[in-house]
Amino acid sequence: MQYSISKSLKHLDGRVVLPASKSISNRVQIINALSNSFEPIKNLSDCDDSKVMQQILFSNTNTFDVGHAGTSMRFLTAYLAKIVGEWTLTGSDRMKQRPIGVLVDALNSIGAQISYLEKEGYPPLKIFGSNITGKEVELAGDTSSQYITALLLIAPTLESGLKIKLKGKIVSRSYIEMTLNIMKEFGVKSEFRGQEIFVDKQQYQRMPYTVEGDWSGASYWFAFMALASEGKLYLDGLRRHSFQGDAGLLPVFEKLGVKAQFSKRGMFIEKMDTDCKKLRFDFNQMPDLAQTFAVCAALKGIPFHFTGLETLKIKETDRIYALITELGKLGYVLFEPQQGELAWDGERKEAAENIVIETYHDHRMAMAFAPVAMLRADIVIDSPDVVKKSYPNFWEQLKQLDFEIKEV
Ligand SMILES: O=C(O)C1=C[C@@H](OP(=O)(O)O)[C@@H](O)[C@H](O)C1
Ligand SMILES: C=C(OP(=O)(O)O)C(=O)O
Repeated sequence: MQYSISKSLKHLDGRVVLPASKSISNRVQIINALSNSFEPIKNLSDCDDSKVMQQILFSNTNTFDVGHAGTSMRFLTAYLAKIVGEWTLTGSDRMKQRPIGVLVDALNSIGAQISYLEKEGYPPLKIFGSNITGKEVELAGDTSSQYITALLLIAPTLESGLKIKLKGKIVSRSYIEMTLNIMKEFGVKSEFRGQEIFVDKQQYQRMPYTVEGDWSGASYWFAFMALASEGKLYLDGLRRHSFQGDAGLLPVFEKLGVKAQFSKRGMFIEKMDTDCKKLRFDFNQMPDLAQTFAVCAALKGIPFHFTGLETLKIKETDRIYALITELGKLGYVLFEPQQGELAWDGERKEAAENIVIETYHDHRMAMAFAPVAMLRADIVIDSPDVVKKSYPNFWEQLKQLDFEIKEV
């Protein structure tokens, strides 16, 4: 399936109810499972990645398929390692290419029994859940913060708690802090000092929880606004004091011409002028927003140099390759100055005809390219269904804002 997206009037007004954060939803689901809590999770995300977590946690089989959900794969590996039983954990073809060896080694070093069913270092996994007795673990911090979150979530439930020593650069640190903050809300104390995190054995308190709106999903509306002629949108569900590192998008979008003002339950965003000549930004804390900003800056004609993108090659797709290829179709010549970087110095070539943006099973490719519709009437997105991974209502909400979306 493909969608063509267009909008005749280039101003943008209305209200959007943001989806719930999938990162928070999946952490809270694991915490509830670890503490045998049936307290309600309000505003739990209904995206694929959160639904699959729910299905697995409430399933009575022992073979689980997480599909494309990285957090579910990583968090469940640690969770199942300590639940007595014999488990098989697998995922989509892409999931089988996303590394998990660092987490498996860390868990096995503290007494877990996890082995590989196909390729060494990658899903699918065979997990013999048992009592984990180790109290100290060392792992590299430079591949995925999700491994660290997975260990942290089970840490207070282990016999001796856990001391985690991180080696080297720590990527996506904001997500580790999100984990520790959520654990704190559930009554668990921890300490993050330098390269070490300490969690004593403690009990998660059982309590109802309300998940906040998703800042990563909000980024696409900022991009639409940055490319609109004028307008004002109300984004419902965002919290000013958020646990999400992606809330750090505000000052960056201000450079691209979007100003924001908080209200009680969300925020207003408005178009404003910008004289930004070049956008330089380190995405280490907000890796999921690199696509939003690359497309938006290029479409606004603002050259950029992005760093901190080392993890992008092992996400839903190789996002560096995908951005260079798909923005290339629109005539923007992007390049990779070195590993972990992406740049555009303003070079243009003629755009291709009949452009179809491939999405590579990556929800963020579809959503990051949708704002192109503010400038071009001919944008077609392939496999638009991919948005279900984090934002099932995305296309519906665009229709409500007078976008014309046609199946082609
Ligand atoms: O912990 C999380 O919820 C996430 C951590 C990040 O992954 P990495 O730590 O692999 O960069 C992020 O890209 C992903 O979308 C969600
Ligand atoms: C990278 C992402 O998800 P995950 O790693 O959880 O599959 C994402 O949502 O952009």
